[in-house]
Amino acid sequence: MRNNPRSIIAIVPAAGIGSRMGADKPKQYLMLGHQSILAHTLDTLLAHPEITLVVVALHPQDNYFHQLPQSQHPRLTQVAGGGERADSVLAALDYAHTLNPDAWALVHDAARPCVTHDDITQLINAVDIHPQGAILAAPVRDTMKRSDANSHIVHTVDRALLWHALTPQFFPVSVLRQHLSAALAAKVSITDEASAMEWAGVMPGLVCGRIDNIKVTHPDDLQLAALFISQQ
Ligand SMILES: Nc1ccn([C@@H]2O[C@H](COP(=O)(O)OP(=O)(O)OP(=O)(O)O)[C@@H](O)[C@H]2O)c(=O)n1
Ligand SMILES: C[C@](O)(CO)[C@H](O)COP(=O)(O)O
Repeated sequence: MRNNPRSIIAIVPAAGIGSRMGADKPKQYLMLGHQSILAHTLDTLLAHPEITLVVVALHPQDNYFHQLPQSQHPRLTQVAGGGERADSVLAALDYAHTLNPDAWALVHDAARPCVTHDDITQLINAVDIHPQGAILAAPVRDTMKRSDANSHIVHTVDRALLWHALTPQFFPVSVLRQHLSAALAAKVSITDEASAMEWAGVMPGLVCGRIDNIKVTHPDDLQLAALFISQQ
């Protein structure tokens, strides 16, 4: 039987500055075809039938978001993000918790505009077999090497059990909020939501997602993301 979450709140960390992109504005506001990266991401989440609300975490000095048509959407709320991605996610979780502590959080990077509804649905449905939560991920395809500090190969790592962590990542709001805030208080490095759950002893599920759900990180990624979006 489907363990159907009562309410699903999408949380979108969008408070980064895009230092690796090196553009004249934060990368989430760069154009991909007719609209910005963030606008694509928000449209996909807002149009998903199981997502009730989208909470977007913005840089406190953000001067771009109010220009997006999506900023006026009745099912979208903004909160101030923090210094690291995890701080931004926690700020949005705090807000979501005041609305509905029993909701589930679907945390998705603003910078992954190519995510599809099929992948989101697949992740939500995975709660049936992963009741503590799960993430989209992609199995490593290439031969993997471990190096020393001088870029010499030390050995070949078995790729069979290695995955790339993607987003969305799907967890109960109250549990994720508790583990994320405890991990941050303990000064643990948290690069995704699953890291906080793992730190607390939970073993989240891995759901095989599409490899075109890329994170736009470097300038080259823009063309690739534009191509993927044009093909969807
Ligand atoms: N303090 C931060 C840092 C990042 N993010 C968001 O987290 C996602 C993934 O982060 P990343 O790709 O690293 O984005 P940036 O931090 O903007 O990029 P860079 O690390 O190159 O500066 C992005 O949607 C970004 O906006 C955030 O909400 N708050
Ligand atoms: C959450 C994440 O997108 C998973 O791949 C990623 O960890 C966040 O960004 P970063 O490039 O690792 O800083």
